[in-house]
Amino acid sequence: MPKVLISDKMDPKAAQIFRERGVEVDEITGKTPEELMAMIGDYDGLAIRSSTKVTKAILEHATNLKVIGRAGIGVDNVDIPAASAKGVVVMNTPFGNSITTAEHAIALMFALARQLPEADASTQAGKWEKNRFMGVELTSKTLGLIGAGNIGSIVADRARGLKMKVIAFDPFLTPERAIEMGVEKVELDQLLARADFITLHTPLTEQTRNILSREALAKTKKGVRIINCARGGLIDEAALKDALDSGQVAGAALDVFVEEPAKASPLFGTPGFVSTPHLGASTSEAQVNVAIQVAEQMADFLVNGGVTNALNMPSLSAEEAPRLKPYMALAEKLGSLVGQLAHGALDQISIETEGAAAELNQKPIVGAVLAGLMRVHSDTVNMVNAPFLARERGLDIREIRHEREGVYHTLLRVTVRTQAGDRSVAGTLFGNEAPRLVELFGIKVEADLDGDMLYVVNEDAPGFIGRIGTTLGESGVNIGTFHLGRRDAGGEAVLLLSVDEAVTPDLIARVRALPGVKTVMALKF
Ligand SMILES: NC(=O)c1ccc[n+]([C@@H]2O[C@H](COP(=O)([O-])OP(=O)(O)OC[C@H]3O[C@@H](n4cnc5c(N)ncnc54)[C@H](O)[C@@H]3O)[C@@H](O)[C@H]2O)c1
Ligand SMILES: O=C(O)CC[C@@H](O)C(=O)O
Repeated sequence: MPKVLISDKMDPKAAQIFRERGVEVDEITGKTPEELMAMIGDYDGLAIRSSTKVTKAILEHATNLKVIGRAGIGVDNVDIPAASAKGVVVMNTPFGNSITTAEHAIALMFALARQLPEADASTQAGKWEKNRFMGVELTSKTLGLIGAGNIGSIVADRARGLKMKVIAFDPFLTPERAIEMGVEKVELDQLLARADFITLHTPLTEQTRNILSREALAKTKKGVRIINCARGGLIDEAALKDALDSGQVAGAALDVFVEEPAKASPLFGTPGFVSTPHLGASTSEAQVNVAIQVAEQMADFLVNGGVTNALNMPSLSAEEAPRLKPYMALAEKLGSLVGQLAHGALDQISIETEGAAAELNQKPIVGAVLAGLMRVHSDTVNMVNAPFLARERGLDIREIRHEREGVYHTLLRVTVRTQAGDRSVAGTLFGNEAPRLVELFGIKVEADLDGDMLYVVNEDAPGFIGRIGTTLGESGVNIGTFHLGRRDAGGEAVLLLSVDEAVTPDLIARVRALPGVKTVMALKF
């Protein structure tokens, strides 16, 4: 039974779903990195929110880990390249807390417009400072969105309901989508110059880090109010402090900080500054949503192999998974066969689908071929790290679809380019589910690729089959299946035998000694 560790505080629904789906679960929160390193080796899955930092060092101890599930959106607390290199799938729940976070941004916008936190503190201190707290209306003001994805678009919708004019800077926002959202797409400098309120909704990337830098803040409309419910690091905090002090920025509300937990910040106590401790996603509705979603996704992956919302491998929907499953088995076998048979460095691999196979999602098929191919050299390879490792080794990966049917109603062909030339193998599915090799290096040969096999290339001559049968019999090796193919009568023939035990070097030597044998190899599937 797969085992999952929930290492951050999560709604109890997550544990309940894991158990209902046949996954053992431990909830152990608040551990130090060293404690996590000591225990992570026991788990197949790790479910987190934002507190657990999944570093390369932790992943090095995660000897059984297959999946990390983030109950939330941002995955900047996970070292995704290190997880990918280790073959660990990283999933998030991209929509479960979007409404809640958008509402928090709107709440902070109101808090700034009407100085609600200061007014509350003053009133509760018995001061009744009615004249001190003069606010501004939101109606007719311009809201500048930096980032117009899931959360940004919900904020835009709510702001339009408040009769605000919404402008957006997002390099990936299409003009059509901007029209659909009812926002005006602008460049960053235009946004800075025009916005009365600015709200940030991008991930933290090398492009967005300090997007509100000292220079950018200097370009804002005087008296602008700024909200950040996305990620710490999008705003230069020292420059923001100076801009608040000078009055260039009339108010700033941060839910997220460069350093979290933010227990001390030069911004604290600055007039016009409002803060919350990363509460954007903290509503009971959002936490139930993300807990359910992360547990369902992780359990589906650990129990059925379904992949949803993975950041480092192609998704496989519940509908696609059963159709793709036999193709992925075929793809892995063909990748493995070509990897075992092709000698020397490979610099290119072509994965061709024909007929029914061409209509499917190609990414999982490609991932499975690469996993089969790369696993020949390392048993820690899987569909997650195979494409990564293949690219790291400079393999040029090509995908080709032929929608017309050929001789077979569905066909998958894998061709690798080696120094000795191209080597190609092809397979189909019998009865739409049984993977079957149909072509090997240009020779038609039908075979199931299963267990231990012996591959022999020999001169096609009478008596050879009898001799090899005798040799195996004398070695006490039982033949399971026997598949034969040849290029031309009397030319080169190929023999694929499945045998009941692992092929020994001694058996290989005996077969190699038979007259007419050109090549003999042990294969394993
Ligand atoms: N405070 C919280 O508790 C909380 C909760 C949920 C999400 N978040 C954070 O909110 C952010 C947005 O989440 P989302 O679900 O809307 O993500 P999303 O991926 O749907 O949207 C992000 C948008 O940013 C845009 N973008 C990327 N690079 C950009 C750039 N250089 N300049 C301008 N725009 C750029 C993208 O095109 C995209 O439209 C994420 O960082 C997420 O981690 C925070
Ligand atoms: O889990 C949380 O409380 C924060 C989540 C938020 O930062 C996210 O990116 O989804």
